[in-house]
Amino acid sequence: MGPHPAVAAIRLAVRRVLHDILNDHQTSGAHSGRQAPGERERTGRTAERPPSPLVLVACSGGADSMALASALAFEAPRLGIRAGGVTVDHGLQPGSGLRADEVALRLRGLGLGPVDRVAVTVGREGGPEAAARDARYAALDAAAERHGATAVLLGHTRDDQAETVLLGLARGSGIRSLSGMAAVSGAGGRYRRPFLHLDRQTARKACMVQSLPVWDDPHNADPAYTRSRLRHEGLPALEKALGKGVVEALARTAQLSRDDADALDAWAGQAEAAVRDAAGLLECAKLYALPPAVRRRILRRAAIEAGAPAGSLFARHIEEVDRLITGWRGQGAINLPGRVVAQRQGGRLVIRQG
Ligand SMILES: Nc1ncnc2c1ncn2[C@@H]1O[C@H](COP(=O)(O)OP(=O)(O)OP(=O)(O)O)[C@@H](O)[C@H]1O
Repeated sequence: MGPHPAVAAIRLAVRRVLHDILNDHQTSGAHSGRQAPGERERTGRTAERPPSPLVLVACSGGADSMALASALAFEAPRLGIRAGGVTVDHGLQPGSGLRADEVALRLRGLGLGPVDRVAVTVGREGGPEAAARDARYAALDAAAERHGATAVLLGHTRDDQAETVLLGLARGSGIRSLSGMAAVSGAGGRYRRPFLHLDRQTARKACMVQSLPVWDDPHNADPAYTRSRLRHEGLPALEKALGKGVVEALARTAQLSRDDADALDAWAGQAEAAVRDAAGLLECAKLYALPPAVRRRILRRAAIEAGAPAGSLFARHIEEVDRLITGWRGQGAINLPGRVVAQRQGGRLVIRQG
């Protein structure tokens, strides 16, 4: 008898991603280990085979990432991949250190190794959720570097993706924020999200039938957090009004928006060279002729290049700068975050730090 359907589903999702990782690894190994013709005869050596790649799972001890860890522990040895894990102690709740110890123990119990348990200090910048996320990714990056890991797996599910799309929609900041999380992200495509097409219930069920103990983060149920309210009130209300397929539809929206946003970014990248004069300044008349979606991307990029922090630059800032092009009536300089100033001078748009 085969495994329970939920276990089969999580393993398949992980197997697919491990195949991708293996292909990328072999391609990069083949390039770096390629010998010049005749080299083997001269040196008597063959190219060294790249060592088997190491894949780490980032595990909070929650159902999604425990399911991910179990599937990685099952699949990796069958593909000749080494598999380890990292758990991060954010130090935000009493007893979090003990829990991290326990998670590390469970990961080792699954046969994973190396397993790291890392304590971080969470700052305040951008609010509690963003600060914890920044500290976590810094710790995961450091662990990947320390162990020479090829990839780090994250347990985000289709439900997380749907929530991310809704949060982006509520921010009102364009299709990039509707495109949610990428299946592959980070330096050199380090972060992979095998469960992005899998629902949270399947991950939880897979833990249950494998008798894997899971830890439910009280923050996930705390109505003080926006994401938690969305999870427990917003999405159920939407499902009630629109039907069960809404989560899947939102996740599909993410993929479609990502493709559109990538295409528009590429268009803006090419158009930018054509709207700059010989001195590299942006020409207002040429900007005016571009479609708004392309023009605004160029303006945003110029503001960031001048020193405006991307995270503080909102759609309303770019709209104001855009009015220097499309609604010119002699208005003054526009102040942007990071002490960046945008102003129109003699048919040119000048954006620089003031
Ligand atoms: N403390 C942590 N240590 C290591 N990895 C973490 C930690 N917290 C989150 N992650 C990683 O980030 C992913 C997303 O975390 P998040 O808390 O947003 O989602 P979640 O739905 O609560 O996931 P989970 O059920 O796995 O905790 C997790 O699945 C896991 O891979």
